[in-house]
Amino acid sequence: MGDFYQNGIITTLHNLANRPLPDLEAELQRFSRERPMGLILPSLYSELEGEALPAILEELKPASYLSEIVIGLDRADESQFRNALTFFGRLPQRHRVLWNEGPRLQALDKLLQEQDLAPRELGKGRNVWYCMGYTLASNRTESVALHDCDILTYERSMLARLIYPVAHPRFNYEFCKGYYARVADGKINGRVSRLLVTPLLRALKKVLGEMEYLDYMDSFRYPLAGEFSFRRDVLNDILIPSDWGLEIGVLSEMYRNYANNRLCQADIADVYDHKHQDLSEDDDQGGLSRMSIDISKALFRKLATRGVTFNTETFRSLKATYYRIALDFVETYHNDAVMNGLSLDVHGEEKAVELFAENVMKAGEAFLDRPMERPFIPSWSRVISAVPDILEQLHDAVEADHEEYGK
Ligand SMILES: O=C(O)[C@H](O)COP(=O)(O)O
Repeated sequence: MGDFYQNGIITTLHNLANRPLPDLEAELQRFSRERPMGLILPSLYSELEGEALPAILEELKPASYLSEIVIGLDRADESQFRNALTFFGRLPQRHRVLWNEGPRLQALDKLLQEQDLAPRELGKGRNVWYCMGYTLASNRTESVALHDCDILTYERSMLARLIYPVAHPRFNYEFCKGYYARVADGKINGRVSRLLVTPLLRALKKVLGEMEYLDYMDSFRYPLAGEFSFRRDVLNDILIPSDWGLEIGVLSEMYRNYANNRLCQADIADVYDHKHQDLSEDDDQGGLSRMSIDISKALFRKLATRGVTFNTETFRSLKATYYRIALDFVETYHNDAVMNGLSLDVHGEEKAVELFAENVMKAGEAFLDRPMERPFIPSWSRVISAVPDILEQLHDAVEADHEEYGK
């Protein structure tokens, strides 16, 4: 059990009593009459064959308060899509699988491309964006949660705690972000969150001076958590980055579009473990290295939209400031690990910090070289104004895919 500290400018909803799940779910069931609930699962076909997703589905089966589950399926050919329909067919809730690479959704994507409205890159951001569009099109839910499909320690209570703040009819939250401690197998994980995001935010405050936006970002206990929930109207206007800046981009958008008392974070799990990626030091194209570049760029771009000007000197001093702060954090986490009888590879952590420091600079240079790069997928309201029947088309395409391949 944790503390009850309110340490940021948004509300933190803690786990103070380990409330039994049946209690929580009975309430959700009642809430669902006023606010029907949905779940979005962005997935890769390979995850259907992994360890995490089959167990997630088993856990989800009894969640009868959910009216709809929308699954975005990436990297699947026709026979894999057929398998996916059978695989997800075990869910008792109404569900739809978006076959993103299928001919119908590809044709829709092409139509949007012709008007420069389609996502420019493949990836989770694009997948989530189409699932959000389908959720709007299907119009069955009022409160929607979203989580990753690689969670190895998934329990249904995570979903209940994640969706509760936006499902309670007397709560006014538009958005809730999940948090937890990423500790597994005797190790403290969450390298990018701990060693890049928090120290970079602190360094930005030092270099640029205090800004409420930076305090806001720093209020999130796990800024990179892929678990969030929102009210339906959020889906219309949100601008989603298509790269690894997704989580940072979503938080920034919520700050821009809503008052702080409409936003919260909730403690959703005691333990959390997922698939770990390599650092990929020699290759900026993948792993945590690419992630750190995308995230840093996302932060710089957001600051630019708040009137901050950057030049090479700013990035140099930011890199140096970040580096010192991040090294202090390595010591902090090391001591925290020792006191808890956990292990922390100090050399590995410092190597990560060195790589991230280089990448802060690279991200800065990339930002200065291409300040006008459009990293966002247009909002659904813009797409609807350009192609008024797009949601019907998306809805019909998904139905037709289910009809044709689900037999
Ligand atoms: O959340 C993070 O920091 C990244 O996803 C990396 O996480 P890991 O260190 O747990 O693999």
